[in-house]
Amino acid sequence: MKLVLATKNKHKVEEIKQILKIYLDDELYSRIEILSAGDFIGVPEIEEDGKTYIENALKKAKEIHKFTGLPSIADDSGIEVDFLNGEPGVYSARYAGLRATDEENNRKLLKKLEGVPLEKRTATFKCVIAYVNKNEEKIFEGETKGKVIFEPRGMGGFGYDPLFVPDGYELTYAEMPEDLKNKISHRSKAIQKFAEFLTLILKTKAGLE
Ligand SMILES: O=c1nc[nH]c2c1ncn2[C@H]1C[C@H](O)[C@@H](COP(=O)(O)OP(=O)(O)OP(=O)(O)O)O1
Ligand SMILES: [Mg+2]
Repeated sequence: MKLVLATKNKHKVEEIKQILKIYLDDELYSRIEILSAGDFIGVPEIEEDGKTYIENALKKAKEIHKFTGLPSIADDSGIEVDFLNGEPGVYSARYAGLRATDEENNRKLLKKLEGVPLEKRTATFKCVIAYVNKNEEKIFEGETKGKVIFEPRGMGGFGYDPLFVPDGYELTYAEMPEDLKNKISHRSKAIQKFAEFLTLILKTKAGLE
């Protein structure tokens, strides 16, 4: 079975592959060929104009499924900061502007939280995975709670990783070994549910064409 990851984000591609390896048994994992949108020439630009992660994830998965004809999954995710009433949320990728870098987004978030003490810096990372194949559409969700610290720490990961310390840990997502982030992250929880669904499909049908 081929599966296309409908994302332009190479970090997500790596994480999703690693996480699928955790939750699928070896035999099933070896039966799927994981492709990403970047493996295809002429993939359409997709405007993420939805108001929710679900709308955006479904839009990305549907367009890539339409383009490739293959079962596709998309990830739409973001960080919601309680003190900022859920900002940046679905707008996380373009918080500091349409083509903002991770550093610019992190700087803007820190600025908005200037002077706010640690106990009020609670936040939730959310991830929605949408699966689309033919007439089938499925949504899987995951979230991880934690806090936004005062200065970036760590070199790993991407996005807001250097600012986020998940509850129960001292390290930021960016300081953790990859396999630890991939066990506890919002993305891990959503992909775990997708992996359970995929296991069912792969066990009931011999595979998807
Ligand atoms: O584990 C994570 N660690 C750190 N930051 C993260 C994470 N997960 C999502 N984020 C942030 C990055 C970006 O600011 C936004 C996702 O935006 P989102 O549109 O879903 O992804 P994207 O534009 O990078 O790639 P694409 O839309 O092609 O899948 O949330
Ligand atoms: Mg995006």
